[in-house]
Amino acid sequence: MRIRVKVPASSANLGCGFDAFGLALALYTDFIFESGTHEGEMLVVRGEGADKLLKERCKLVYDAIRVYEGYTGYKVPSFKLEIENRIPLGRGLGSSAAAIVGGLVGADALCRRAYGGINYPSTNQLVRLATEIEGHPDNVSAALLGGLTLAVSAPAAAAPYFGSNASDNEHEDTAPAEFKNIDGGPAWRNPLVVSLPTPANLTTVVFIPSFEMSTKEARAVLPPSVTMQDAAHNSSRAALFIAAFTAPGGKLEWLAEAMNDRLHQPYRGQIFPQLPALIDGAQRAGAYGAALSGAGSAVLAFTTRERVPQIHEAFLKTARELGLNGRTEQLEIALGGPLIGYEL
Ligand SMILES: Nc1ncnc2c1ncn2[C@@H]1O[C@H](COP(=O)(O)OP(=O)(O)OP(=O)(O)O)[C@@H](O)[C@H]1O
Ligand SMILES: N[C@@H](CCO)C(=O)O
Repeated sequence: MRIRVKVPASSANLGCGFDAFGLALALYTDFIFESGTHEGEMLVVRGEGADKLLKERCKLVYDAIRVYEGYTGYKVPSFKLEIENRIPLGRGLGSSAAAIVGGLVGADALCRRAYGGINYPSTNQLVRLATEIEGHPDNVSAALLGGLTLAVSAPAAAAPYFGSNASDNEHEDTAPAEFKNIDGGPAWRNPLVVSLPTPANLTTVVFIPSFEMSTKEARAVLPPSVTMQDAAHNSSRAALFIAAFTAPGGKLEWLAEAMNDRLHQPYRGQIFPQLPALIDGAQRAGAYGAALSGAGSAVLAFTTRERVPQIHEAFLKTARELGLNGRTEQLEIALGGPLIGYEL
């Protein structure tokens, strides 16, 4: 029995929504779990970053499986893992979130097959576990729920949004300490995740530079505090962003202003100086708005399908002028979370 778990890529922040907004994108990494005992190689990786991932033995996926076991008390049956990796690493397209979600959802599917019954984590509980491992909730929320998501983090004691039932509370602190806060941030728990609507004709074009930006390094350039003016700037833009998507009929023309961020992009521009020109070029070519995707290095533009060719061209022209190597891809918004298939 083979269980194929397809996990979407994701773009976090979307400019103004640092560590809060996430968007699932229809570019999937496949995690194929083959249950039963095996001889020989137990891990096969193909595609993006295969050499690096093999060298690391895909640690993040196995870390997630151990967290699942610690949380649920189930022992995941032995398996062989094949990964068809389509999400480029370190480009701000949620490759690490996909690895975590692939591990958690794969472990869940294997245990459901092996043990049956009904006592398994809910999607909200999986979001919480994935957030514990990733350190912030934005990418994992989008990867698990699909579409456009808003994740609001808060310490557990202050956030009884989910898990008011006893069995949930029992699991309050069961993620092993070594998996907590891997990026050194505060203890973020129990994220409240809200799914937002997206219009049918909205799509994205992504410029993917040939260089990687690790999330750890892109977080290290952020200041420990920001001014009141910058905080006020971003909170009004984040509200405008929600209004752009939820106003009757949509007000996507507000996105350029809504995605204008002062909390992270100006600092990350220090390690990616071509960023403002790429955003500006896409917007001049008719994108509704554009922003650094997650912690970079990709840049994501929202557009209608009709304007896709102009946005591709604008990104590539700006990159050429700035001597930057990279490629563009149109990525549709993925309207669901992981897809699970059983192959006999
Ligand atoms: N399929 C995978 N299996 C195991 N580990 C992975 C996989 N994909 C990515 N990773 C790990 O995640 C790292 C990339 O994480 P990082 O947070 O720096 O970037 P990202 O997740 O691609 O971007 P962002 O978090 O900004 O969206 C890789 O270098 C690798 O260690
Ligand atoms: N919100 C995160 C996304 C990267 O995983 C950041 O910008 O650092």
